[in-house]
Amino acid sequence: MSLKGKVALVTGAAQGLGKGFTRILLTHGAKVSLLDVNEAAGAELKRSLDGDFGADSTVFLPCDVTSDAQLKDAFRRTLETFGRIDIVCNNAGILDENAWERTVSINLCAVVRGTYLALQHMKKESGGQGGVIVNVASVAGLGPLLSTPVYTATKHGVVGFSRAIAEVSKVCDYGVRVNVLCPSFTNTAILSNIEDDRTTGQFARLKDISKKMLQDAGVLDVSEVAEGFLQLVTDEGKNGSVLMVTKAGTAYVTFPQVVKDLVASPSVVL
Ligand SMILES: NC(=O)C1=CN([C@@H]2O[C@H](COP(=O)(O)OP(=O)(O)OC[C@H]3O[C@@H](n4cnc5c(N)ncnc54)[C@H](O)[C@@H]3O)[C@@H](O)[C@H]2O)C=CC1
Ligand SMILES: CC/C=C\C[C@H](O)[C@H](O)/C=C/C=C/C=C\C=C\C(=O)C/C=C\CCC(=O)O
Repeated sequence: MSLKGKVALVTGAAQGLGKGFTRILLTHGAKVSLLDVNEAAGAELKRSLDGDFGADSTVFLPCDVTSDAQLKDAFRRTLETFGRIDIVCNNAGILDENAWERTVSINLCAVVRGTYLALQHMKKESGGQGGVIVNVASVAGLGPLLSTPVYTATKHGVVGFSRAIAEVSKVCDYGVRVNVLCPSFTNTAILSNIEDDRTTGQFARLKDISKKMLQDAGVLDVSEVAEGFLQLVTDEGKNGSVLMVTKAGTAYVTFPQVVKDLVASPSVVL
């Protein structure tokens, strides 16, 4: 799929991985709606991107993804600005085992909210033109990260939810692909949480184990993860795919088939 003329909406776009996803989308000709709760960082990125790609290529929309009203308004303003939405990346996320309810609200509930809003605007049965959704989980969505059990739960939830919605989209012929990106440790601000007792809370005593895991796994550059993101966006054969990005490279994750493929069953009448 060519990105020229396509419009993307990226949450948590102001820094880190969201900034990397934004830049690779712009480099390949897309326009991007940047959503972030950090207004200062978002405005600064917008100024920088204006210089590199022109002011018409992006719009920055201050948005807290935990607010249904703010996220709905951001989708509306994206459509007002660019006239369409083809790509949605639900990327915003935090790691905070103390404020664990907020972690669930941002990392999982807001991904569900963003996915449903994306489908509302993109699915063919409601007059949309189809598209692709990339939800950002983590390697912690594939296996337990003992120092961050709630973060782990949210990322497992993103994987499970996204794979199920991808099946819904296939069966209901929405014309929307839904995929999951599972990066390993990547050089962004969130990594500093490993050392921070304020965010690791009752699990701070396990930080040395996390640090050992990080040393063993290595640390990715944002650009390495952004390439995996681009793969999920542009490969039109990928729906329900889970791409893991580690220092060893990228690999699509295979899962045990615990639920019979009902779609193939003639008894399923839609
Ligand atoms: N850096 C890493 O090692 C990995 C990160 N991830 C995931 O990648 C995603 C991006 O994280 P990073 O770029 O690493 O972290 P980051 O902390 O650098 O960036 C996160 C961005 O999300 C924004 N954000 C936070 N809460 C928000 C809210 N309520 N509404 C709107 N925006 C909000 C922040 O302002 C920030 O710009 C997260 O979902 C994270 O869990 C996954 C695997 C590895
Ligand atoms: C303490 C957590 C701090 C930050 C969390 C990060 O944001 C991120 O979400 C968590 C990443 C967790 C990674 C855990 C293990 C990673 C292992 C590897 O990358 C490499 C080893 C095996 C991968 C499988 C394979 O390549 O065969």
